[in-house]
Amino acid sequence: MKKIFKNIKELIQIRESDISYVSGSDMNTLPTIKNAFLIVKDGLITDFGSMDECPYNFDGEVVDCTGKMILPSWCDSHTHIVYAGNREGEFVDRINGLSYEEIANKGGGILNSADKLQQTSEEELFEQSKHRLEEVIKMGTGAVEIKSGYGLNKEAELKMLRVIKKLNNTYPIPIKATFLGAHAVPKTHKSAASYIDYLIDDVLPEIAKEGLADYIDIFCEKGYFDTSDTSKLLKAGQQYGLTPKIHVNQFNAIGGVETGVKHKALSVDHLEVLTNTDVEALKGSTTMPVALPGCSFFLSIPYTPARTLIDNGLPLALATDFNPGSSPSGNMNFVVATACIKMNMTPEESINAATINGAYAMGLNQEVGSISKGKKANLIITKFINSYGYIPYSFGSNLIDSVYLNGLKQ
Ligand SMILES: N=CN[C@@H](CCC(=O)O)C(=O)O
Ligand SMILES: [Zn+2]
Repeated sequence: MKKIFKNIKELIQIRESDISYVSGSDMNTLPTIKNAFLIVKDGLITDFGSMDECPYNFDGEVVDCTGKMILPSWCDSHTHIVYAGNREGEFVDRINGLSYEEIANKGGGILNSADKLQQTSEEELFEQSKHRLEEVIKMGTGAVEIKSGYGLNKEAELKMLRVIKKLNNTYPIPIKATFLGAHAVPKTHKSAASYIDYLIDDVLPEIAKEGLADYIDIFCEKGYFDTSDTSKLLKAGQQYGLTPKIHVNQFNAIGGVETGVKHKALSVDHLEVLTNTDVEALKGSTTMPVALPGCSFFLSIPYTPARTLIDNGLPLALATDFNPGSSPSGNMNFVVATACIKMNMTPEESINAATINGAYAMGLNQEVGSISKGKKANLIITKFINSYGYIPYSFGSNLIDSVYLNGLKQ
């Protein structure tokens, strides 16, 4: 399969293939070529450049992009797309004044989703989840991480991870799987410590045997798991080859960022609350901070202080956190816009955070996240727009003309 995209108004996020992520002031640069061409062969980007250098005789399909821009698909490095049912009831409880914490304390929240998921068959869970995956692909997501964590027992956690594996085998989008058994302490266990032991002794070995996960996650937060639970679980996961990617600092800073960095976490996610110690711990590390503005928007909690992170020379990735409780949306376009509107990120910073840095945060930076030779042709073609800044500016509008995965129109 050979294809050429011609007369591209602006080809956005062109990079050398070996750039893993961008940080600090470099995040404010978004390399582009105006009036460009792009060649795809067998699903991969093989060449691109200015129309002045466009091959005259091309033996393959020609896609005319006059007036339209092309950028790499969004890389959503933090989702919980596999879940059963919904939590609109709790949404109304919050409208009526209850907080996320109060709802969780009265048996709602993650435990509510776990009850529903335990009663749902693997086939039904796949059916419900695939519609969400299809929806986010249409909205321009071209690589995604999906977590377990609504099972909270061996059988149900394995069910979730098998559904993630089946989605990966069924759809042309790269999917990374994360084991988040330590999402909350289920009613079946008296303490966080005993549940962590159960996960390590009974669940992890089975996940490793079936090769169901790439990453290990934990909700390191007051009322959920502390830093010693976190250290113990991450260490055990690493022995099975699972790299940590963890939930930290959503409501309280309890030392989870330092713990994550100590265990060489690929990413630390949420960070709505951030201390100087956290910022210092991240400096010089290989850990990507990840902000989830959809969650801040939906729960009316603070936004991750992006300026503090970036102005301290750190990188930042953006993800949706698509889940039934704190962010029931997988729309990366909204995330990119909200990062600009509420977190004072520039369009360049926001697009870098949602593409190349998101790819790094799920270990896919060699495959996706930029327009680079040898990477997958996972692309967004925009409608007619004047500038890429129009994407976050025009929040809520659908500016996507078409999406391509592996060079094929979806
Ligand atoms: N904070 C922990 N986990 C999810 C929310 C889970 C839920 O409420 O169902 C999150 O990332 O926001
Ligand atoms: Zn999450």
